[in-house]
Amino acid sequence: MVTVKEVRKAQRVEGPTTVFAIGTATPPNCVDQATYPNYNFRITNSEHKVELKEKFQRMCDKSMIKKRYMYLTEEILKENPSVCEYMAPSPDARQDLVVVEVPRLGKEAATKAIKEWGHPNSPSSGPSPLLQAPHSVPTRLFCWRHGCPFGQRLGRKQQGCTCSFFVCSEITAVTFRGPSDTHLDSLVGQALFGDDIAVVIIGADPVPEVEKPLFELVSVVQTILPDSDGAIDGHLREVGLTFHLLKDVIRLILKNIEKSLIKAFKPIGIFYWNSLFWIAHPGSLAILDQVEAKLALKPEKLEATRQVLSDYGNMSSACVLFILDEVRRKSTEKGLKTTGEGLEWGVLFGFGPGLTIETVVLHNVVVACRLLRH
Ligand SMILES: CC(=O)CC(=O)SCCNC(=O)CCNC(=O)[C@H](O)C(C)(C)COP(=O)(O)OP(=O)(O)OC[C@H]1O[C@@H](n2cnc3c(N)ncnc32)[C@H](O)[C@@H]1OP(=O)(O)O
Repeated sequence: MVTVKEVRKAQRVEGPTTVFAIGTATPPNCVDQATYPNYNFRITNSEHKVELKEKFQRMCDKSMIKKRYMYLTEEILKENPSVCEYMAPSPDARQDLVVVEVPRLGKEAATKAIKEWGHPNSPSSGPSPLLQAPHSVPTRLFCWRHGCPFGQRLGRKQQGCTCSFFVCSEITAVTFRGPSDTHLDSLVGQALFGDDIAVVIIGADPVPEVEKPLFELVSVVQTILPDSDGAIDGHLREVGLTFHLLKDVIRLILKNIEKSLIKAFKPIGIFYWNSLFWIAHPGSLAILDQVEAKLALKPEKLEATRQVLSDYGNMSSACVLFILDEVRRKSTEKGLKTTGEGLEWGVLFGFGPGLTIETVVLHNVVVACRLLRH
């Protein structure tokens, strides 16, 4: 007869949760941020709202975003006028769009991740058995409407799993709407968000000669910020997901960021934030600039974050995973000794509805070890 202790032990993995592979995908339709206000007000029949359009132009210009990817093309929007209204019942139209695009993008991102994973279930040529027979996946956990912090939640320790597919899917077909003078924070959202999917394969105790560790996820700290009710809110209604964003978001993050970092890094004795590599959810340019100043970060620390924000916009939960991908790619390109800019420790940081700040402590894998394993 086995003991409870033995059963519990068998349910747990030995090593730290480890990222083995990352795959990303965006819709083909790319939007130029500089001309987006013209396009947005034309397609939503709002060109008569001249002052509002000028305000929206200022928001877009100051966002530092150059381009974003959006599934909603002009053709799709013309076919779905209810989505272009400010507040028209539109759940069926929005859902019909999402169910087409999310699985398509998901498959594209998963295919890339599975190929990199190198597991026997992932032949480098031809579709993976995992994609052909998704019913063979033993357990699925569907998490919905987490907002931006979901990307950081990959750090939560999996129990009894040898491997997990972590999929972050964001599509603005649920939030897109025409402008309103009385809902300016909705307009901020229209200026920032982009569509994307990121798939991360995580596990523990890598199979020697097969699985290639990229980053180890050492610990996760979540801080629920005091007095932050309603600072970032999403409400799912007949009119789609409505978005609420107070100007106070930046102040709340700045007030609490260092506390969150100390909570996360005290156990390993790190208090100098420039000694880490940074994977920071951008939120927006204004947030990045002020976080950088508050923590006296060197400009290169948020370089990858700024690059991803500029090239894709705020992709909500998938943002940090795109940045993780960018950092490991650049580190390899530059021939650095670890996947995290040559450094040993890193931080994956983000925030979202709650208001919560999520801080994941990352540990690097030495590139040489990665290569040796292959
Ligand atoms: C979804 C998740 O879970 C997590 C998330 O990422 S949530 C998103 C987090 N991002 C934010 O909170 C955005 C923070 N704001 C910003 O980045 C910037 O304010 C911005 C890019 C929108 C504009 O840039 P800026 O440097 O602040 O320029 P600024 O001139 O002050 O603002 C431009 C206009 O936007 C308005 N504005 C800015 N933030 C606003 C807000 N939250 N609500 C309403 N209006 C806002 C300003 O009042 C200003 O209007 P006028 O030009 O008419 O005066």
